[in-house]
Amino acid sequence: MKKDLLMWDETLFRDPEVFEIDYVPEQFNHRETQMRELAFQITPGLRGGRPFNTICRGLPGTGKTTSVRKLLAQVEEHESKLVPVYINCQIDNTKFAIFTQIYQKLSGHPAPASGTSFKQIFDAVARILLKEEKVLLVALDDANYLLYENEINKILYALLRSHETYPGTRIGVITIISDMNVDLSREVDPRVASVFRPTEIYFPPYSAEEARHILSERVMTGLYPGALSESMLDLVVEQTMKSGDLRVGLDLLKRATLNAEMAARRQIEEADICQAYEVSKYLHLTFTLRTLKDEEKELMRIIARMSLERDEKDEMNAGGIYEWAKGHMKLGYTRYYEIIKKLDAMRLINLNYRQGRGRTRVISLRYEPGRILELLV
Ligand SMILES: Nc1ncnc2c1ncn2[C@@H]1O[C@H](COP(=O)(O)OP(=O)(O)OP(=O)(O)O)[C@@H](O)[C@H]1O
Repeated sequence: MKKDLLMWDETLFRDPEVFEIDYVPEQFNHRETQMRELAFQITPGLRGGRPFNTICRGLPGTGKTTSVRKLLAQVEEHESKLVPVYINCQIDNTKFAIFTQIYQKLSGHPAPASGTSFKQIFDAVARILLKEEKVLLVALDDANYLLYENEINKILYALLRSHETYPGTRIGVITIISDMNVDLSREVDPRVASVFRPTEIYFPPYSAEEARHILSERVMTGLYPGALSESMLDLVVEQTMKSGDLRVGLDLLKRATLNAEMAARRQIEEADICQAYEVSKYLHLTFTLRTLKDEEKELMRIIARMSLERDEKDEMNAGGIYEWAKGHMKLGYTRYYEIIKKLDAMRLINLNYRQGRGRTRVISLRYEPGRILELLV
């Protein structure tokens, strides 16, 4: 009898949800200090005052989003004047988009589709806050994107100085930053800095022991007993620690399990994990490339092609790349340099200075150019 390709008689997954990127785990260890600090920051908001402003900072996959999401969920459950709003700044990165989200949360219905000005949305938000005596807590996840887009000052100004336009409104902000090159409190302009004055909460990378503990908890809930041996878990942890990003470990577990299932095995083997790692290690690259605008993708493509075509010992300098790029796309130097700085901040390229005759800016890729081109198709 022909076997249905999509029908598995037996699966190794007890609960596949557990390995999905948006899964919020019930068990959340090794972040107790940060959770306590976050709770302290918002306490004034629960009592009707303005929450303290906060920056959560740490490398990717160190639990910042999950901590803030858990805190916001608790605020939702707690009867208080505080209304939490979560914003993903990779998607909503303009003042208008952010206030539209806030309006939707406060009013419970979508903002008018078109023809509405920022002032009208801001008015509507302030009216609800004042009428219902609510305090707003806005969590800006991946706030570094607001900086790349030059929007951060406008947004923080509107949020944090709202009381000047609409006396009585109270808004506190939690910003989440995964770019360690960005020092947000120094990047904002003085008019914003005087009202921002954030407390920084640092999320250090997990140690191998902590990562092992977290991943083993997921394995216990997500896989059937015996699917992953202790030594194979050690291998997953070792691969995860290369980037320190827990997301890589979770993706690796999911893929390795599927590899074992495909081979109709009841236990995950070393080959399943190594094969899975060849995909999981590009997780950051895949995600980040997807967030680029067309023009930025085009420049990334040009740099990758140039890197493949050059003689290995030749370095790529920023001026040379610009000359090359000009032949392939319409791009002024100022915009070109803005994109280069963004690609560097997003850890797709390295931008370094070499002292010589004058200062030369040298560019190198953080990933193999061939893989970048494949993913950009
Ligand atoms: N202490 C923990 N316990 C259980 N799971 C965790 C823990 N820390 C992180 N995770 C898991 O790791 C993944 C990445 O975590 P999270 O998105 O919170 O990281 P992040 O620091 O916000 O990353 P980024 O800066 O890239 O957005 C999520 O799936 C999350 O559930």
